[in-house]
This record gives sequence, structure tokens and C-alpha cells, in this order.
Amino acid sequence: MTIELASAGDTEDPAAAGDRPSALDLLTQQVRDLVDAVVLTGVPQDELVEITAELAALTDRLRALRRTSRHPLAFDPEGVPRHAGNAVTGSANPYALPLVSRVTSDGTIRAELSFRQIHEGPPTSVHGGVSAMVLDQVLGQAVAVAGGAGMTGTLTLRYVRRVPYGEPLVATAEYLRTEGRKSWAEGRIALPDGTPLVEATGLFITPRLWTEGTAGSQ
Ligand SMILES: CCCCCCCCCCCCCCCC(=O)SCCNC(=O)CCNC(=O)[C@H](O)C(C)(C)COP(=O)(O)OP(=O)(O)OC[C@H]1O[C@@H](n2cnc3c(N)ncnc32)[C@H](O)[C@@H]1OP(=O)(O)O
Repeated sequence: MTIELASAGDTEDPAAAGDRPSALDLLTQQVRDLVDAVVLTGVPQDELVEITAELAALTDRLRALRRTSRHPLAFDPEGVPRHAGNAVTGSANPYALPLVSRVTSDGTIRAELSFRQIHEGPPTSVHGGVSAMVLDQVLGQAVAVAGGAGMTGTLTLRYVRRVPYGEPLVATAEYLRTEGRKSWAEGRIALPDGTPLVEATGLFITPRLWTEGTAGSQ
């Protein structure tokens, strides 16, 4: 198999690097696969001890050179915030699903997703906090695309049905309105046929500090 990488000189902006995954994207996906494998492994104890030692050596290799700055925040052509280090969407963050969202013609944020067993809360179901994290993100994106980017002030959730993992689902969000520095959005995680599983409304507040021109300094 030939893997075409973005070159070392490419920026971290996926648009600038085209559709080619960077080496960091591939490492990140490999670590996600590793985490999935850890949750499900049944290999014997002595092999677990060996694997742990190998992973400790790899961890040391990665720590040999550490970033001194955060991954930058950028906006794609549709206005959706992109941040490689983000906990939900980050292409360079193994903890992220990652969630890939787009803006539909009517301004809705839409992301197709599938949770994994690592997201389990109640047996066979996704943890409610994980669903909340996804909804916080897509509601925040809906507000950002509408021009009112902010921090979450309140997020209200209604868990309607259990959320399965390992099945295709859809997260959507719509901007509702803005009053001063406050913007509202609503959204949901649903089955592909539209059956709602979790519904959310959120208030996002543009911090006074951002309007004073010190965005990103917090
Ligand atoms: C410039 C370019 C930037 C680009 C940027 C892109 C961003 C791209 C986003 C992508 C999507 C991410 C989506 C995930 C977003 C998170 O996960 S954010 C993390 C979770 N949230 C937080 O950590 C917020 C913590 N809280 C805070 O930092 C501050 O309390 C806040 C919310 C920024 C407000 O601080 P402030 O600007 O000093 O506001 P303040 O003047 O006290 O209050 C303003 C108004 O809001 C009300 N208010 C304040 N806090 C609250 C609250 N929690 N609940 C209800 N009302 C409140 C006040 O009562 C006041 O109301 P009015 O009197 O005007 O009617």
C-alpha cells in the first residue's frame, strides 16, 4: 500500500494540504485504533506487559520533541471552525471521534458519525456526557458559522432514546438568534431516518475579552 502524505513543509491547514493526510493525522488515527484495541483486547497478561513496555518506548520517542504552542484555530471556506487539537473534531487529537461537519445549503451544521465501544456508558449505549460533547460542538459551530462565535454559557439536553454505538448516526444543529453577545442554537443526534435520540439547546456568549480584541489569549 502506498500512502501519500502531505509534505513536511505543508501547513496544518487541511485545505492547504489538500485531501492528503499528514503523518500526524495518520499517527492520530493509529492511536485511535490502538485505544479501540485496548478496550477490546483479550491477549494474555504476559503479552500485555510486553506491549506496555513497547508503548512506553514509543511514548518517550514522541515526547523527545514537544510542541511549544497550541494547534492553530482556522476556519474552512464555509466558516466552520477547524482546530486540529480539538477534543471533538481534532484531526491531530486521538481523543476526538473525530467529528467532521459541513454546512448544508440552509445553514444547518450536519455531521455523520458513528460512536465506538470506547464511548460506552450504560451497557451497549453511549455515555450521555459523550453525546453532550458532540452536541456542544455542533451547536457552537452553528453559532460560529452565523457569525456569533462564543463560549458555551448553558447547554440543555433531553435524552430521548438510548444512543447506540457502532451504528451510523447524524448530528445536526441550527443557529436560532442573537441578542447582543448572546447567541442561541439547537440541535440533535438522530438515527439516519431522523428519529431523535438526544436533543439540545445552547446559549453561546462571545466573551467580552474577544470583543476587546484579545481573542485566543485566554
Ligand atoms: C474572535 C474570534 C474567535 C473565534 C472563536 C471560534 C470559536 C469556535 C467555536 C467552535 C465550537 C466550539 C463549541 C464548544 C464551546 C465550548 O466548549 S466553550 C467551554 C465551556 N464554556 C466555558 O468554559 C465558559 C466559561 N465562562 C466564561 O468564560 C464566561 O463566563 C463567559 C461565558 C465568556 C461570559 O463572560 P463575559 O464575557 O465576561 O460575560 P458577562 O459580561 O459576565 O455576561 C454577559 C451576559 O451573559 C450572561 N451570562 C454570562 N455567563 C452566563 C452563563 N454561563 N449562562 C447564562 N448567561 C450567562 C450574563 O448574565 C450577561 O447577561 P446580560 O446581563 O447581558 O443579559
